[in-house]
Amino acid sequence: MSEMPAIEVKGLGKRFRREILKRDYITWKTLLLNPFSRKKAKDYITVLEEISFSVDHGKTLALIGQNGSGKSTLLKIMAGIYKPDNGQVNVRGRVSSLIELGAGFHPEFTGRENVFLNGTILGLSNSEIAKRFDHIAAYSGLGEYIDAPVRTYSSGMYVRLGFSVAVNVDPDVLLVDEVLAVGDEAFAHKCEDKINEFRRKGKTICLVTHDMGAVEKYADEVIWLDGGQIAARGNPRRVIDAYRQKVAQEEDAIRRQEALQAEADLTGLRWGDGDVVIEKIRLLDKDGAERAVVTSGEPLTIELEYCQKKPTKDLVFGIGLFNAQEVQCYGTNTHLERLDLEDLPTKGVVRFIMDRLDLVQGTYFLDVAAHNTDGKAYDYIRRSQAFSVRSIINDVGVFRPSHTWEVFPR
Ligand SMILES: Nc1ncnc2c1ncn2[C@@H]1O[C@H](COP(=O)(O)OP(=O)(O)OP(=O)(O)O)[C@@H](O)[C@H]1O
Repeated sequence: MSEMPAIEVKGLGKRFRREILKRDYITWKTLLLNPFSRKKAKDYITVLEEISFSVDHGKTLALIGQNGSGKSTLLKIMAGIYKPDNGQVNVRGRVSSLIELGAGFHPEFTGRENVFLNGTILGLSNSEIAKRFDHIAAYSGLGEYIDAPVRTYSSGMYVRLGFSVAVNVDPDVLLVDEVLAVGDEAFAHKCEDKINEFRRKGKTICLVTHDMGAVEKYADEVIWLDGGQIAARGNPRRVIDAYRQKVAQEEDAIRRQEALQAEADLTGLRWGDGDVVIEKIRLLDKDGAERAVVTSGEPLTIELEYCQKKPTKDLVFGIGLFNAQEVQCYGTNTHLERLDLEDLPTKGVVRFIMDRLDLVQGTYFLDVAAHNTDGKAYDYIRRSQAFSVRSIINDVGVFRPSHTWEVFPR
């Protein structure tokens, strides 16, 4: 194998016609008045800009980024499916791609015929394909369906055949787009095994995925694409952290906006005589920073700023947490917990401090209230805040008990 990198991308740019948007506005009249309107430069959207990087032989590169950031387009250019508008791409060796699996299949041909068609597209001679055919068919697990037209296949069968061809043609460079997320569990394991085998054999892999666990597991290097440009490149841990931070910030901003909207929408859901007013509600992380997206298992503080317009000795503060299905996950107040709040300052801060927020991933709403011990509301605010809980564990329910698992032989 040459000393040149397996993949070299220099100054790459790609733009697409903004087709759908434009068509919405085209009528016969506008077409007659301005027949060339569709060719204007503003009808194009730049999807990739000035992308340069290289991947050495035997290395695995992961491309990460939000939806529409250009990852798949970049992979398709590397695979030769799209042509770049600017720059150059060099991929050295036999390239096999797991992109839009089965997209190259002809629906009227049988699985067998499509294996030959696909193998030819991937650069194999007929005799080379014939030699590998039995292995490809067995690996696909399609059994006798290999001789049925692929239009009769389920989508899972399509994917299995496409995968089987792509990984059994002895590629030097494997380009993979989100296949780990497609298909059933057995198929996902097969994909993982194959990627591990390719890594062991020193193949070069470029992986597009939203699965950060897979990125950490496989990638030697990560490129984060943001709006068609390289936002960061390098060590997986560092780039993933920077990416997650940006996503969390954006989600935070959206949540805040939603909370403001919810506040405006729910003014009817605030009641009380106003003797005590809750003036500010904030969710604070372990560093005291305000958050609308919080991490499960980490500390969280709910902070209320109140003002006693009419000082009272009978004052209770309460909170309630609700999930998106309107199920109350938790509720308590200072009276239930026997706190004596008789001599409070006119203006003050109340904090409900959780050492660990053990909620499962999802969207939640916060109710807060100031009332007397008989329940008469001074200020009751329903759904005062919306916030998101993120978790690396996909457990479910409303209650996560503190726990560990143990497994041992009997
Ligand atoms: N054939 C096409 N014609 C027009 N626009 C396209 C075409 N393919 C992709 N785009 C646009 O290019 C942009 C980047 O798309 P791309 O599929 O590369 O993003 P991505 O990062 O892979 O997103 P995702 O994570 O959702 O798969 C998007 O705005 C998309 O709408």
